[in-house]
Amino acid sequence: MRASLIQIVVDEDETVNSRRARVSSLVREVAGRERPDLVVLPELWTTGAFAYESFASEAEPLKGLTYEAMAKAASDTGVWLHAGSVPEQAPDGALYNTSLVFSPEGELAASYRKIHRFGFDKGEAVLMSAGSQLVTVRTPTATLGLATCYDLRFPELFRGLVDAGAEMFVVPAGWPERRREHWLVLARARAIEDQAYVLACGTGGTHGGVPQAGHSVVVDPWGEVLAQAGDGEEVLTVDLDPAKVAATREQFPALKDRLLGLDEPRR
Ligand SMILES: O=C(O)CCC(=O)C(=O)O
Repeated sequence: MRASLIQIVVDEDETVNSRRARVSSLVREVAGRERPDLVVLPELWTTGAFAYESFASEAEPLKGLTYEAMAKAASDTGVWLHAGSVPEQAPDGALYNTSLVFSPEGELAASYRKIHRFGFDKGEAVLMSAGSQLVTVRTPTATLGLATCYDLRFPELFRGLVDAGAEMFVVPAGWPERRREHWLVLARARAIEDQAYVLACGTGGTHGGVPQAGHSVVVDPWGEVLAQAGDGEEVLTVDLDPAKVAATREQFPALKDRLLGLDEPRR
């Protein structure tokens, strides 16, 4: 299985409309050149994860402009597309940070509303509502577990995804440069403790006054970093072996020794 993560530069000197068009072209270009099975985009790449003042003005219904553009990019290229997340305006007016995953036919395979909102008493934490559902996606090669950015700090979410069958965590993000080391360590920690692949795709550039960490990263179920981006716009293409998840869990069966948070111990 081949995955391409597209780390996008999200700066405020580019409009949302032009970025949407540019990213649609990029997905096509990367799919044609790298021949991936799965393409991954970052969190809130239309607005920027820290461009709080744009959340309401650029919010879209689930099936809005970004949905349409990404569904078409997926079906035109025949890839699974994790289109990152959009500011979603729900029918009741609430805003969510919602990830969209499309099948190679351009059908919506899953959507995930970010559960842990970032900002403590401001920003996303007050502007957006929290999701409440764990989401996994079965593809022909692997079961994906969905999480977004700040979720990476909450291992119990990832354990829940493992219990739901996840073998590969896909984590779009807009992580700040200031905490880049946390990003890299937490991505590896989630891979090691859950013996799963982590595909963590962030942004470059600066928006909302917050320089972005970049450094998108792919980690294998043993915790090895398979690829890591730099600061700018970059594509990371990696060949993954989903059978390595079961093999790692078999060879080093730590997940079977879980005692807490289960209805009954595994053994
Ligand atoms: O946890 C962090 O340090 C960053 C999280 C974040 O930027 C986000 O969730 O948008």
